[in-house]
Amino acid sequence: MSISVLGAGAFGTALAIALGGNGPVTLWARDPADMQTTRQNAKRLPDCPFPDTLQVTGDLTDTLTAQTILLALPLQQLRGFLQEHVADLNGKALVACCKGIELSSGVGPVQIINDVVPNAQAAILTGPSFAADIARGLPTALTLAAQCEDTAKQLQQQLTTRALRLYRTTDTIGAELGGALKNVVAIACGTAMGAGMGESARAALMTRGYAEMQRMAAHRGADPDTLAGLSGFGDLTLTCTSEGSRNYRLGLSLGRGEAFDASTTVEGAATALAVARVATDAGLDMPITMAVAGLLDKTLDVKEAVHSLLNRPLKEE
Ligand SMILES: NC(=O)C1=CN([C@@H]2O[C@H](COP(=O)(O)OP(=O)(O)OC[C@H]3O[C@@H](n4cnc5c(N)ncnc54)[C@H](O)[C@@H]3O)[C@@H](O)[C@H]2O)C=CC1
Ligand SMILES: O=C(CO)COP(=O)(O)O
Repeated sequence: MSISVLGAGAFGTALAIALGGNGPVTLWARDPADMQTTRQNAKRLPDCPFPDTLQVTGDLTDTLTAQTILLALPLQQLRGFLQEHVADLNGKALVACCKGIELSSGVGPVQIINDVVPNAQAAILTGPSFAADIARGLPTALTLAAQCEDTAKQLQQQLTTRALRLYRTTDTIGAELGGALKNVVAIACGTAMGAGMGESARAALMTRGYAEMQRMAAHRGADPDTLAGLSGFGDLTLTCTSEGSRNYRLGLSLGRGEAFDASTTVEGAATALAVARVATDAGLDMPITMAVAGLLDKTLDVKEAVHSLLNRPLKEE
C-alpha cells in the first residue's frame, strides 16, 4: 500500500528516508526545490542522503492519493491543515507524527484527526526517537497507536523497517498524552540543569513529572501501562536527559537566562500552557506543569518556580 509523508521537517524527512528502505514513499514539502536537487534535507538533516525510492514533491495532489498518510507537521498547525484538505483525506489511514496538546481545544492529535476527518482511520506514531537517529538507520523502537485493532496491526506491519521496530496499542489517548506531556517535563529538567540545580533535581523532576503525566492520563481515561511504555516513560527518559532535544534545550536557555531561537519547533511550550489550562479546569494537581507554564508566560522567574515547587505542603508519595 502506498505511503506519503506530509511535512519535510526533521521528523517527516527522517521517516521518509527510513520508509524508503521498504519501498516507494512520497515526501511532500512546502519548498521542495533544494531537496529535489541535492537529494538530502540539508537544512534539517545534513548528510542523510535520500534513497532512490523517495520522491520529493511540492504538489500535494501527488501525495493525497496514498492510502497511508503520515502527518509530520507541528501539532498546533495540524487542525488548520486537515481542515484545508479534508475532502481528500476521507477514508485514509492518517498517522499523526506530532506531539502536543492543542492550545485552542486541549486535545491531542488523534482527537484532532477524529474531529476534522471522522471517516479517516486515525493513528499516532510516537515514542523516543531523534530524527537524526532514524534517518541514519540507528535502532529505534516506537509506539503505533490506533483505536481500531486491525488498523493498528496493518500500520505496524507497513511502517516497521529494518531498524525501526514498532509496538502497537489501541490506547491512542495514552500514547498521545505521553508524547505531549514528556516535553513539558523536559523543559522543566532543562531549566533545572541550566540553572545549575544538579542531576538529583532533574531525577526528582522526571519522577514527579511522570506522576503528573499519570494523573492527567487517568483523568482522560488512558491505560496507565501505556504511560509506562515507549510513548511515555521511554520518551520521557530520552527527552529529559539529552541535549539532542529541543524542549530540553529551551529549558537550558530558560535556566541560564539566555535567549532561544523562537523559530525552533518546541512542542512543549504551547503544550505546557494548554495542559496548565486543562489541569486548572479539571482540578488536577500538576505543579511542575504549572511552574513551566509560569516560566513561559513570564509570570514566574526560575527562583519563584523552584520556590513554588519546594514550598508545597508535604504529602505521601
Ligand atoms: N525532530 C525530531 O527528532 C522529532 C520530532 N517529532 C515531532 O514531529 C513534529 C514535527 O517536528 P519536526 O519535524 O522536528 O519540526 P521541524 O521544525 O523540523 O519541521 C516542521 C515542518 O512542518 C512544516 N510546517 C509547519 N507549518 C506547516 C503548515 N501549516 N502546513 C504545512 N507544513 C507546515 C514546516 O515547513 C517544516 O517542514 C513535532 O510534533 C515533533 O514533536 C517527533 C519525534 C522526533
Ligand atoms: O520527541 C522527540 C524525541 O522523542 C524529539 O524531541 P524534541 O522535540 O524535544 O527535539
